[in-house]
Amino acid sequence: TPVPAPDMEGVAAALSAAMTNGAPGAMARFTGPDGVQVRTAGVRDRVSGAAMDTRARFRIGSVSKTFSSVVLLQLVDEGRVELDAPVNRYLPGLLPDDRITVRHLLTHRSGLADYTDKMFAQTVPGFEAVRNRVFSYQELLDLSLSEPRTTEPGVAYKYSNANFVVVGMLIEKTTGKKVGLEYERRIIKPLKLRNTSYVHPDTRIKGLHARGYLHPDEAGAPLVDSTEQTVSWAQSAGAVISDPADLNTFMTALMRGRLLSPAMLDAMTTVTPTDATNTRFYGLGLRRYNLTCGAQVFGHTGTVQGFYTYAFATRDGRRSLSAMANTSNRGAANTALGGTLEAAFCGKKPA
Ligand SMILES: C[C@@H](NC(=O)[C@@H](C)NC(=O)CCCC[C@H](NC(=O)C[NH3+])C(=O)[O-])C(=O)O
Repeated sequence: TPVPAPDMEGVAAALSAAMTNGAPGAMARFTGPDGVQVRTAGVRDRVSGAAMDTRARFRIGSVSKTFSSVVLLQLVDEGRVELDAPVNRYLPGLLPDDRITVRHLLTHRSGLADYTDKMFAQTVPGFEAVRNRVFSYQELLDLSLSEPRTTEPGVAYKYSNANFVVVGMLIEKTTGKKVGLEYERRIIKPLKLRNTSYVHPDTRIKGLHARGYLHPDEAGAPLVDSTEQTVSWAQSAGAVISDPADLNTFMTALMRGRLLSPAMLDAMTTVTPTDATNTRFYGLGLRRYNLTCGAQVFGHTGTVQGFYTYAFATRDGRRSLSAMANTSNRGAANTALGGTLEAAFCGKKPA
């Protein structure tokens, strides 16, 4: 079936809008039946003035949650974890409610509070307080458990990083291996993602990379270079480093069934609405966006200090888009960057 060609001028306009709204630079990489198309804007380094470069690595934030979800769902496929079992069956006594299941974690319906709301209530002080800290999973979970639950288990979607911290704990308990090794064995090596890594708690982005710039809360205050940090406050919820090509490869391989059984991929892409607009949905560690042209794209977004990311693909894996702007704490830049999805997957608007 013919699909619309990507509107790369529209993609370029979205990158430019991200810059107008405070990003030093932005980039997008589309793969489709007619091959690969890239667009870049601005700089990856404000000091050197080096231009944004689609070969540059960056922090993908919560797109990491899809990596963690794939590993856990492979363990479900292997019969080592049951989706509807209580988390406490695998981690006895960990959670204060036996009704919280593995599936509740992957669908953000556990009710576990998101500790980052308080942690980053003041953006730059919060970031400076943790950028060189190393947390244990238990410390992060304790921060969540020190706050009230946000919903009865299973009742409502309430996004929380704590869910994917517990996913990391489940992966390490079940496999006896660190999360980073499981990403390597199950995703990075098989898909040859040469620019994807999990280096926690190292603070560097090695090789050619973009620097990230954090907007302070105070209007007019200078940008903060937030490139080096442990991301220990997120770990299996947000600490993966990648680049546009690897994210295209990952999302298309996932949609083409190279990582999970057909039944598990169907479970992963079975979604429920996350807002009243009925255009945003969540499955198992995976978002679905319904675009205005009727296209439905699956993937994840990411927000980590200095980097906004979108990484999405069509359900058949024939088309994918990854986009990044090297700023954060500036919602208008994130929304502008999101405009790359409509342009790439819906093509030129009819005149
Ligand atoms: C939303 C996004 N989630 C993620 O990527 C996770 C890893 N990031 C967060 O929870 C945001 C942490 C604060 C960012 C900071 N904001 C503040 O400090 C606000 N005071 C910033 O913008 O850099 C997703 O799932 O798409």
